[in-house]
Amino acid sequence: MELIGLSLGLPADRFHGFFKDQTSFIRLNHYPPCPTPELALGVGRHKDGGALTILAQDDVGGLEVKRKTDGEWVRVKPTPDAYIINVGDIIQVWSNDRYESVEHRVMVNSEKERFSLPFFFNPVHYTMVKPLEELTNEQNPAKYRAYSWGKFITNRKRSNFQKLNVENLQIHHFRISE
Ligand SMILES: O=C(O)CCC(=O)C(=O)O
Ligand SMILES: [Fe+2]
Repeated sequence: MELIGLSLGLPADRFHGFFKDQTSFIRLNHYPPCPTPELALGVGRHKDGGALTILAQDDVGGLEVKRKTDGEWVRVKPTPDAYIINVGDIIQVWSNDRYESVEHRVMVNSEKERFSLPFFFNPVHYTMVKPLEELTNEQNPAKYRAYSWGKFITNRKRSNFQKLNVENLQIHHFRISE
C-alpha cells in the first residue's frame, strides 16, 4: 500500500489510517477435478471488492483475467514461490481510476485438483470509500460517490460469487455519470 501511495504522488503512510482496524480475511479454495470442465467454473467472473488481494496458489493454474483491450480471458501462469497481487475495487475508487481492478474467474480441469489461498486486505468496516481529495480537482473531478465499505461487503457476502447473470453490488453503481 505504501508503494501504491508513492506511485500516486502521496505520502507512503497515506493509507495507514484505513487499516488500523481491518476487515481482512483469508479464503482457502479447493477446486476438485471436474469431469466436465467446459460446463463449470471454479469461481465465476468477478472483481475483488476490497483494497488488495494477495494470492498464493499451487502449480496447477486456472485463474484467468479479462484483457481490457479485446475482452479476451487470459490465463495467469503460476510462478513458483510468487504471490499474485491483485488491485481491488477500493484502490480503483481511491485512485479515481488511475488503478483498475481487473475482472477475473477461475477455470477447472478434469485431471488435477487445485488449491489457492487469497488474502483479502480490506480497511476498517466504517470506511467511506471515495476518490482521494489529493487526486481530484476541477479538471479531474471525482468519478465515484462515497459508499460505505461495511455495507458493500455485507451485500457482497449475501450474494457470494453467484455464477448467474444477476449482478451483485459493483463500484460502477456509485459512478458519477459524466
Ligand atoms: O483461486 C484463485 O485463483 C482466485 C480466487 C478468487 O478470485 C477469489 O477467491 O476471489
Ligand atoms: Fe477474486
